[in-house]
Amino acid sequence: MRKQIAAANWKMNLTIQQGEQLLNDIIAKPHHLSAHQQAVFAVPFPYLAMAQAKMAGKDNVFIAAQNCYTKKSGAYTGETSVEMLQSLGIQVVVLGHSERREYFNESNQMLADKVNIVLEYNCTPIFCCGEALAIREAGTQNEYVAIQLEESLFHLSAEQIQKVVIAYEPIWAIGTGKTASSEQAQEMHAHLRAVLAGKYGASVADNISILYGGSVKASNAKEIFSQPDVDGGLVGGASLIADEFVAIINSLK
Ligand SMILES: O=C[C@H](O)COP(=O)(O)O
Repeated sequence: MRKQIAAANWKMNLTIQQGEQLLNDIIAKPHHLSAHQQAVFAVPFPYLAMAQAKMAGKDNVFIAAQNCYTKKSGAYTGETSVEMLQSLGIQVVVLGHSERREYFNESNQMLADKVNIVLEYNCTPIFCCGEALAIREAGTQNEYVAIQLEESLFHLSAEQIQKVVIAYEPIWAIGTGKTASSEQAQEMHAHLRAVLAGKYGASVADNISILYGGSVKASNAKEIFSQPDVDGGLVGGASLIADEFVAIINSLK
């Protein structure tokens, strides 16, 4: 079975004290992760060591970075390399979130480089894709998202692509309270899997986890995650509330 993943994206929220308290609260609440399920916490860079230490030894729990740079090391003030992340024990990196694409001009080509370096260090990229409202209204979302995959991922081998987790996040549903319906999510996830199958074959595409992101919360997670091509979620706002995120973890199939 494909990995089913509940991934928290704290974005630029919380102090380290609040973040530590949130992790303590989540640990204290009953939740269960089977062998095919994972909980991931993408926390701000300054909190990675704290979060990594807090979750050390917990099965199927991973701390993730929200970004990394394309280069191995050098004179790139303010940037963070995958080697630095790895030296903290971090094995997962979120790449190409729509906020990074919009506010920091991350292009599909730059993301191809970031995917490459994350894989080079045997870490897992959670590669985000998704369309803006205008694209959805024009009805061209399928083509748009397929191009994001093609330009950032399709240079990978079949072996490499199976190490990538994809997160589909329609931008119009992020932080807006406007969730894609479970049918809309399933439709796009099935499309993404078909695009992957077209390039790599169905058995490879079947192995790739595709997460949904955009106003996932405790009250809608189970229905969204129950869709056959939805393998969990990348969660923003609701991941900052212990009860909400624990319920989301417990909604994984
Ligand atoms: O990375 C998470 C997504 O941007 C979703 O954020 P949200 O759950 O606040 O809508």
